[in-house]
Amino acid sequence: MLEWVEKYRPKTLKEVAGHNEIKEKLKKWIEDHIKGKNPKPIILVGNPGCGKTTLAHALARDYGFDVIELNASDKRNRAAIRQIVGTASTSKSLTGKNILIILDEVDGISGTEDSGGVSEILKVIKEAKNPIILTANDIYKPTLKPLRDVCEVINVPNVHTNTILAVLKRIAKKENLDVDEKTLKIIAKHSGGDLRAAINDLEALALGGKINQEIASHLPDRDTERTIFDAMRIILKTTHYDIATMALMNCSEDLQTVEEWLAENIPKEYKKLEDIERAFDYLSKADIFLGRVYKRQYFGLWRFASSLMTAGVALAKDEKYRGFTKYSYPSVLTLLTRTKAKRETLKKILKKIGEKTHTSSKRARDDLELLKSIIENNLEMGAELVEYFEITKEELENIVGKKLASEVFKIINKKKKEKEKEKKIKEKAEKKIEVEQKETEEIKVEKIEEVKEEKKSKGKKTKKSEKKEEKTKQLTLEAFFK
Ligand SMILES: Nc1ncnc2c1ncn2[C@@H]1O[C@H](COP(=O)(O)OP(=O)(O)OP(=O)(O)O)[C@@H](O)[C@H]1O
Repeated sequence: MLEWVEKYRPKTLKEVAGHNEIKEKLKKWIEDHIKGKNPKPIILVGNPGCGKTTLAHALARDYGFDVIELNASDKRNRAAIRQIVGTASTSKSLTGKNILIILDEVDGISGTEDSGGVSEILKVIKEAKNPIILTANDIYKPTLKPLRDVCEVINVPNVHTNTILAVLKRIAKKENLDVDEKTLKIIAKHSGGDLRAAINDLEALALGGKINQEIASHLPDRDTERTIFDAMRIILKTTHYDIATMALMNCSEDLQTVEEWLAENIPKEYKKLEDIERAFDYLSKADIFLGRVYKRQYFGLWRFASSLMTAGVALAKDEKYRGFTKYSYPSVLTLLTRTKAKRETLKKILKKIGEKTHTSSKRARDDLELLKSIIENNLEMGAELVEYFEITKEELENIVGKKLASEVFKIINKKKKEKEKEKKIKEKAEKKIEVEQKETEEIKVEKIEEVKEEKKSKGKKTKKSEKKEEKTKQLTLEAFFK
């Protein structure tokens, strides 16, 4: 059984509500392609559920194209994209039809951990001869500029409330729902231009049986927990196996979180004790499978966990509970979120202590208790240890409170200043010695130079007199022979 968003997804451009100008642009673009003009690829940019993917599919259908749709932000898809686009550029589809390539969520590849993603998509765009439509919620991130440069950006606005209302009316009629126009208007307004959300809300409320203005006005905030509320309502309201198993299809939460949500909300929805007992029995079995999935890394068991959690819990009730139930965020998760910062800090401190003492963080816990009591009884020693473990003031505040932490850090800072002062004095003294040493060095050099000079001039003198002596000697010999 299909979800209503799929069941009522427009097949042709004519069925797509609103967006008239965009439809014309798209038609011209694909006709240019057919004529071989090779226009730039198109990026459809808009908020979730405004109809980007629907527009692309409807266009393909209207012009007899087959569609290849891939999620661009999924790294694992990248090789497949290149391969498919590679073949698609040279051949038609197996049915002999032209191919339109849809690359979904291109804005999902802008993360720093996936910096090559954009250039890979650019390569794909360059290679492909088939028309490509990219979709994105936000294309104005700087990392996506190269894509904007090579594509034509078409902004798809949110769907107008009146248009949404018209779609909801049509669906309500086809599903034989007993609902008045005012209630549908509340649902339409609440969706904030997200037609998918509006259809999901209508479907979820219909599962509850009764839809009226009072119930519609209690719809959970769309901006926050969007799909998990839908999933809860579908699982807890339906008594159909296949509807229940589809409930998590568009849900971005992991199974462990869904489990917490169900544990919190089963008693809110189910009234009979036997139903609650059975539902928790299935949930606990799902938990066992889930535990084994993570422990043994055996992902084949995942589907059992998922089915027990969805269909198991759904079929645990004898019959549907009619009426609206206000689901709430799991208290366990609220508590964990509230204490998250504190737990993170504690982890950091234990890691620091463990690194210095070469012990596990379990053992470091005992050391931390000891450190606390030292700080309470001997501030000086406590300060020394805190400095040694390199614990920051904010971290210390978490374990001994603000007052004690600030006293400890007063001591640490005072010591730091003293050390700095000592360091400066030492540096000054060292500089003085250095200068003195340099001066004596210079004097030494000067003296050596003087001595050298003296020796040189003495040497010259003796040489002169020696030469003179030799001359006189030679003269005497000459004179002698004469
Ligand atoms: N203009 C529309 N006319 C009729 N139905 C629409 C329209 N826009 C959206 N819908 C409905 O909402 C559903 C979701 O639309 P679609 O998948 O096209 O949204 P999207 O803009 O691609 O969202 P996302 O960014 O989350 O992928 C469709 O299956 C269809 O049922």
